[in-house]
Amino acid sequence: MAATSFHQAIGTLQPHGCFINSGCHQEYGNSSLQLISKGFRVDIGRRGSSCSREWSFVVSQASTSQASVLNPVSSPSKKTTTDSQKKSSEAALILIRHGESLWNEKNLFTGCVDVPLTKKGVEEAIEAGKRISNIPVDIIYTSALIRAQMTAMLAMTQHRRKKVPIVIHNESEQAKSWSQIFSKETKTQCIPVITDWQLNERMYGELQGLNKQETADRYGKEQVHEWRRSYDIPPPNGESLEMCAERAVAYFKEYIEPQLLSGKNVMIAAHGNSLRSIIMYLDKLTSQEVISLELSTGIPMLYIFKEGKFIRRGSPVAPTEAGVYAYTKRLAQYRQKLDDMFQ
Ligand SMILES: O=C(O)[C@H](O)COP(=O)(O)O
Repeated sequence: MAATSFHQAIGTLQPHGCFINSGCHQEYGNSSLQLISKGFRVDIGRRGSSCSREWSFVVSQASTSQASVLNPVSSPSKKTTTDSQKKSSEAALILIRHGESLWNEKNLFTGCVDVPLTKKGVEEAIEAGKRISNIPVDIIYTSALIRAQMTAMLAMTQHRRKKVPIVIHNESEQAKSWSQIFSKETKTQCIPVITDWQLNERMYGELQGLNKQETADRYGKEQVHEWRRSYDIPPPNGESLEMCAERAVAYFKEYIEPQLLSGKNVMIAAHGNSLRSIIMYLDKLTSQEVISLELSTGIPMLYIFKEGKFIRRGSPVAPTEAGVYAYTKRLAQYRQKLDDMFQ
């Protein structure tokens, strides 16, 4: 499909940077998603200087391998995937660092101390939910800490599929038996939430509860930066990022990767450092590169897992040009289905 007819399909886009709730913005988003959901590929180019930028689009036939992905809305929990389906199946992985916590607000080292969100952190979690509201989620993993669990639950209040996230209780036989759901139909409308300490924030040892600025004044900025961001240097009697990775990445490989391989779409709500260790694994970062990796509170990151590889797709921001770029054919189909279901 030539670019000109694509332009005709959506009219002439406003130059970049001048979008202020421009209808064109939304129209572009939807048109691109429709094209992607029909197997086209939309590559976005920019020309010209900053605000007078023109957008160029190349619309081409996407690779046929996308055509055989499972449709996530009608059968997200399909158990029997054949090897070829597994090979071609694609799954979404969403990572979210918890919203601002009460000790983030006070600039205190938190680590494994179980501190809730601030009002701003609640708002961040809800905003994160809006940004992923069109992306399929079949199973949710959180740490054992309330700030991550609050973030996951608040985010899911914004999801358009309206499934109910249910925290799974397997801590004892009685807990398992007393939390059973006895309706098959109700179960299909639920999303299991698995909580596990292995995804907890790195344990900050003797820094937990100390003020970060006061600690830097006392031990020096460089020393505190080394404790906070280096790979293998632990804080006093605490965990280094490497030690945190030994549990968080091990857990990801053992429990979460098999879910993705079976085509399940996963969301993980965790912490600045437990997620840094997982992203280091996903992006194959070196111990030098990971030093500069910082995660903001409440900003979702999207990866596509396909044929054993993790492809970073940026932070979904609803169907803006950046958001659309994050969409694959399968995600565009899912969003189209949601539009059809909840028009
Ligand atoms: O544990 C904490 O204090 C924060 O979650 C992360 O802190 P950091 O950004 O200093 O690692």
